[in-house]
Amino acid sequence: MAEQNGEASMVDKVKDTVEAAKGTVEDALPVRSKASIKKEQKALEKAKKKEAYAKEAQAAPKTKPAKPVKDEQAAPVRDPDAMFKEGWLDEVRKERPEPDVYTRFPPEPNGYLHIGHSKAIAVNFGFARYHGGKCYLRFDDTNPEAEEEKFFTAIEDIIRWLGFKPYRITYSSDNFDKLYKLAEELIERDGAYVCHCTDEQIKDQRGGTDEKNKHPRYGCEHRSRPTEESLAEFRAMKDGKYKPRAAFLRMKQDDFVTGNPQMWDLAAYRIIDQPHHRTGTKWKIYPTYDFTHCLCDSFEHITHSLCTVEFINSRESYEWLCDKVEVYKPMQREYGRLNLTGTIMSKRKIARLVKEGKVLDWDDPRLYTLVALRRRGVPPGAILSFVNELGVTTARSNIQTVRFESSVRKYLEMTVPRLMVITDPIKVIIDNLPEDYEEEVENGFGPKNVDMGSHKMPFTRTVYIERDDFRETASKDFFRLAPGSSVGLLKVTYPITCTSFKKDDTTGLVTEVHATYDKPAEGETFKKPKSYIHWVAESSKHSSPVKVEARVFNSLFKSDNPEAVEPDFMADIREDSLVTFPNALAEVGLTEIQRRAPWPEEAGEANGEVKPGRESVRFQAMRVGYFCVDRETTPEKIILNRIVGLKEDAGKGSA
Ligand SMILES: Nc1ncnc2c1ncn2[C@@H]1O[C@H](COP(=O)(O)OP(=O)(O)OP(=O)(O)O)[C@@H](O)[C@H]1O
Ligand SMILES: NC(=O)CC[C@H](N)C(=O)O
Repeated sequence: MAEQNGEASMVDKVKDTVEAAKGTVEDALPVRSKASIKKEQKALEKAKKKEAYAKEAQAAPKTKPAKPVKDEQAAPVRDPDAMFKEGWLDEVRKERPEPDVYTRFPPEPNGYLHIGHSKAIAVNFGFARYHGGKCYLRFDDTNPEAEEEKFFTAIEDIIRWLGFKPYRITYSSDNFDKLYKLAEELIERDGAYVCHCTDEQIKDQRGGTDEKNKHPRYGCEHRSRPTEESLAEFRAMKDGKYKPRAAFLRMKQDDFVTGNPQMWDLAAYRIIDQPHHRTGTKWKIYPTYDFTHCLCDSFEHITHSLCTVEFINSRESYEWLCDKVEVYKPMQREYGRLNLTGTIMSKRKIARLVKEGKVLDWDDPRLYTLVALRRRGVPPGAILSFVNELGVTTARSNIQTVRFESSVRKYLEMTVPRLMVITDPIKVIIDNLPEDYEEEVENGFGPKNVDMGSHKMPFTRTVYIERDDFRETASKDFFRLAPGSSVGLLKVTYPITCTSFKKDDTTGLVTEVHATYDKPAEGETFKKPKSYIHWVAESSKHSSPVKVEARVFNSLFKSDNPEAVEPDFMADIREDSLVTFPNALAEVGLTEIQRRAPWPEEAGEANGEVKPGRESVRFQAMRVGYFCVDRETTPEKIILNRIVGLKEDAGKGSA
């Protein structure tokens, strides 16, 4: 069918929503779109992974949780510009040392950006910034079928949040007139023709080794039609003479000689009968990625067009087209994609998780979209530092989510303030303190030896401790609170000793613990406790404690490769990926941390590029984990999200 190349480009652009169709339509095409190349690469990787997992499965159960990676394995904190000073990006700069550097970040506005995109953002915006150049944010909006207004706003916002300022925001569609003129010029230079081939014909022209088409590749009959005829047909396409898929403009590239499928007469224009969000109903034909990208790069005088490795074969066509229409030729170079294992990033699959209520929304903190990481409280600087730690080469980075978390943990450790939060409280009454006893205890915000100031918290007769820090029977290996044993309360001078406890008969849960404060008599000394636990005290004077809901997010999936699970990734979802602690209690320092947020100020939160949201209230809950305030917080109810635990394998369902 004549429409197939047109369809290839469409599929290309809506790859996430029509993935199922690709197998049938795209595979038949001699002109392989970038989507089909990506698809093949993905299939190859999937097969490799499956093989590896099959081997692993013989030794271990298939659904075992991600292997913990020791914190020490994460690369040490690097110079934030290291990725530009050395290695691949430094080579790229040396290859093209033009004084004025121009780059671009060119997303398709058809979904939310994910962690992989943060690498592309860091590479393109960062490279320009490092070399004193300029980076465009260019929306690659050549497929009106997949684009939505909300994605434009979300993409721009997240770039600013990461601390980058686009030199200009442009749209491929800004250039539709210019591109159309160049397409006519290309036809006139005998560089393109209008084709009407069918699916079957195209498959046959592709040649190959199958019994059915065992012959060399060959060009179709339209390839040699006169230039004037192609020009007239192209204009007819533009004027709406043809229905979608009935004609397409094809570049006349290399007589099907080379082995590079990205040079087998790629499609340049296809018919899409759909209004465009910016150009309305003006156009019935839309340029493909292969026709648009290099020319838009050229119009914007991009010096270094940095993209991911699956475009390596496209480089030849990129350069061919610029040369053919004699325009400025940027330099395309390709780096390895960043992929996180143990999660899924495909838009289609995330859409299913959202639709079936498995996650709260596209920004559910268990996802790896950038809006999700932002809501989860991961600071923008931690994301950039992670990308920088990994460095940039042409190899694909397959990184475990635990490695990402370890990098975030490291980043937070020395930067955010600390306070005490009890996720699952038990009341402790210190019987030998007077009813109205109130002492102010100094709690430093910073880690040991780091001065970040301090705040005062009340210590009174009634305190709350973590349920886990109490046991009904004392034992030699338990150093926290149990009948007859003592424990220290962090920042409090003397320890407490448990005297008795009460239980709820129906639930079997401990409801109240009684203790004594072990202040020694004058002249006596006291025994230093073996361990110290966190606590918060009741005080109406200090409005303490602050009631909060704490949400602890564990990995959404059981295995490290949800895509390999049968029948599909949905079967790999963990039941306990979200654990809510509705009765958590925070100490009064939270009020000051909220007031001072973002603390520290950094990236887009510091330079005024974005209005810091609630998630910029980040802190370490001592002995529990790192938390931020969730966007669903109301004046009546504070909700906290756990960013990461304090340790690698904080354990299922526990904070
Ligand atoms: N995982 C990744 N790692 C690094 N760069 C990426 C990754 N995914 C996309 N990019 C780059 O981001 C830029 C804009 O991406 P765009 O939204 O068009 O990508 P995409 O390939 O459609 O992404 P996806 O299909 O994963 O959503 C491109 O230059 C692309 O190469
Ligand atoms: N050359 C590139 O960076 C590709 C950008 C393009 N929007 C994509 O599909 O990924």
